[in-house]
Amino acid sequence: CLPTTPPGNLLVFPPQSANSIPIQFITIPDPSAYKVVQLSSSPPPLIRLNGKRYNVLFGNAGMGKTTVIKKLCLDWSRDCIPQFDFVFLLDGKQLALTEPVHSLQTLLLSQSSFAPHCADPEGVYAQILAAPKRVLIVFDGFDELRHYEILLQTQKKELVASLQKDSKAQAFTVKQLFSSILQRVLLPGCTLLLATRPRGTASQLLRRADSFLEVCGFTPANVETYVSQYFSDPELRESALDSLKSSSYLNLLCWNPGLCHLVCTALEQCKSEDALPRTLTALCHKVLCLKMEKDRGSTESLLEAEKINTAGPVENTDISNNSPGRRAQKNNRTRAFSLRTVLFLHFPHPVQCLSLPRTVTDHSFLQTLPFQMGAKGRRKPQREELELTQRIAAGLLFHNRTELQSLHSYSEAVFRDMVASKQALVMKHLEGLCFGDLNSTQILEACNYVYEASFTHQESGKDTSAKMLTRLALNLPELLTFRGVPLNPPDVFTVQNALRMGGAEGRSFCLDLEDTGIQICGLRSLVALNNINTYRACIADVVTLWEELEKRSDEGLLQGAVSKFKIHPLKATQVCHMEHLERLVSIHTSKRLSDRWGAKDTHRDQCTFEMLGLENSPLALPKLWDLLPGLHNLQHLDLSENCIGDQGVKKLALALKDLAYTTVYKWHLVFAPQNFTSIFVVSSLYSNVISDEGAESLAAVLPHMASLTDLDIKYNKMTDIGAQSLGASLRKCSKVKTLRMWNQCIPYGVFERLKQQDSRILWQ
Ligand SMILES: Nc1ncnc2c1ncn2[C@@H]1O[C@H](COP(=O)(O)OP(=O)(O)OP(=O)(O)O)[C@@H](O)[C@H]1O
Repeated sequence: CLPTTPPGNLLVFPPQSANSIPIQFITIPDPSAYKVVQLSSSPPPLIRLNGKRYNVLFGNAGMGKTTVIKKLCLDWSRDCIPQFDFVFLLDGKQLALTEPVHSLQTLLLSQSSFAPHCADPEGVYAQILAAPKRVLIVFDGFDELRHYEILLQTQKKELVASLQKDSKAQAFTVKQLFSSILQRVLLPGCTLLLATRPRGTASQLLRRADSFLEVCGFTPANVETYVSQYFSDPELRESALDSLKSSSYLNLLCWNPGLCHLVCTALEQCKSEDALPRTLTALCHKVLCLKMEKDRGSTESLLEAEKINTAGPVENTDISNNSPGRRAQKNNRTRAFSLRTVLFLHFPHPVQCLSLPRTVTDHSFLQTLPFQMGAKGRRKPQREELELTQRIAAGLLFHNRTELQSLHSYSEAVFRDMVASKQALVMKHLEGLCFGDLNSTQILEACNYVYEASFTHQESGKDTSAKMLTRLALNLPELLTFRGVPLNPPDVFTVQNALRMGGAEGRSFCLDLEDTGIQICGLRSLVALNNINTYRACIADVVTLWEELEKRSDEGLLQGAVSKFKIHPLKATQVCHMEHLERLVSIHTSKRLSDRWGAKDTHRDQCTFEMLGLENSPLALPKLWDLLPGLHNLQHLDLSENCIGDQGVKKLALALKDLAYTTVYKWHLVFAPQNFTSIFVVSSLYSNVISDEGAESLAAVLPHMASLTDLDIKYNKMTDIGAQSLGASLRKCSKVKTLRMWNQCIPYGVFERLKQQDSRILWQ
């Protein structure tokens, strides 16, 4: 039911190529954890759903989710995905059809996007019902994750019964049908692929999903290909590529394919390098003006839309005659215009900021400003459009006023005064901010907003934007953490901009870039700043960066990148972290790069390793036993809740024996109650013996661990035998200060006696 040619008019990559669109496969069900494994580069199909039944495809606006889906459909139509007989594409916008006149058959065969006329609907439908496992249903057009959540609410029993009884009855709403498919009431066993922007929360959906995919945007090479194909004229192509090279920020914006398209539109028209937009605001403004020029009739519509929006943006303004009916009418008119303007598709309200000054009080205006103060971390994530609107609002306030003339209907004097007063407010707001109270997302927002405002049209010698940047750079926290906040290439640029200014002001920083999904080139540019003292990042990326620098013989940068890297404390939360660690240990043990560890040598200082309650611990633990002897500077090892078991403890003891000559002096091993129960349940035939066996293995290795100071084996299942072995072994360990080993299976009297014999034995 889907087309055999790509519906988009410009698909950069040959559809046959397996790597045509970069996709990443997230290995854990947590979209906020961004460290990911690249999808294999094996032959098509592009997205290998690999028998997963509930797949979620993430990507911000314009990142190419729909394009990926089109590509998937194209692959399918070319028999590259033979596991499906049918692929149906359902669009979230169909939810606007609220009449109960649909059936599953009509939904799939008539409403599914691109569905051509089906000559034998009955026959096809019978085939679908007979083998739902061979059906792929793709949902697209859902702006936010949470919009799916509504569809996952429990349906009434009667509805479920009637849907199951006769799914051909044309008596259901699209919402009921969507819900039933998502809840597996209809077509149980079919494969689902749900595309969405990652905003909002949807815990139900995340719980159900068994695979997460993320469209990760264009690489620099992809951008070059796109731009080369966009400009068919060789001369224009060359000049466009040159222009991009000279304009770093514009080039980095192209990471988002949607923005890449806008950049090409702007490049097409820019006659000189000076005229190139240097911020997102300037890019959007440029494209908007080009659109307006092309479609002069729209100018009036724009002004009309702007006047409509003079009512505010609008939630926090109280405008009379703002009844729901009137508001709907306004919104429809605005949307009608917006839909004709590509810019508005991605950034729905940029022009509203021009209306802000007149109609909105200073207080309301300040509330629309980014990086609001509030309890740390408690601010809800904003909708992407709102965030972009705010960023562009900040940019427009500091934009060249003359250029903005075509976008507003105020007199020059009125407009100048309004802009000046709002600029002053923004400045005051920034000066009043307590940066220590901002969370990582807000700090990133601040960097982005200040950058947007940084090309101020200077008036009477005042350079407000330079002041803003200095103010930001002076107040950034010294330990700057972006952990868990996605850092895309343009973000990295604005952060770098602020850090560089910090350097000029004599400041230096420690960066935490873990779980940010930062690209290697971004990592390189931040690490290259000479006012970075230490940095943390995904170990695999760091090692890749080192290897890249080594290959390029970039000695200076390599030295810095190696010596500034900090791994302490080392936490493994996914199995892949063990693989990353393996790469690092191999560099370490083979003494590659050892001459670059440098004086600071932070990662050769003390190291804490934590692996707490890892779900796939049976996969990770064997790797850890192999790696432990290589962690020469290990000081604190916490392996709580990993179901190690007696066999695991034996291997651990062997690994520790190898480590014995190193400087390990604090070893913290905790088996939590859950572990305890599971070991007990699993080993009910030989229960205590297993745990005592493990304790014996530990007792045997303890005296070898000359620098061990603390051992914690609470909540284990050993009995008095295991406890006594450990107690006896403890006498040979002069350095050990505490041994915590209480658990229910050690008789109270035995434990008390052991405690009296050696005061280092503790209950808790
Ligand atoms: N791999 C690609 N090759 C060429 N163009 C692409 C590619 N990916 C995306 N684009 C272009 O980028 C623009 C945005 O892509 P698309 O509509 O697929 O994004 P999206 O993630 O679905 O956005 P939204 O969330 O706004 O619906 C389109 O013009 C599309 O043609």
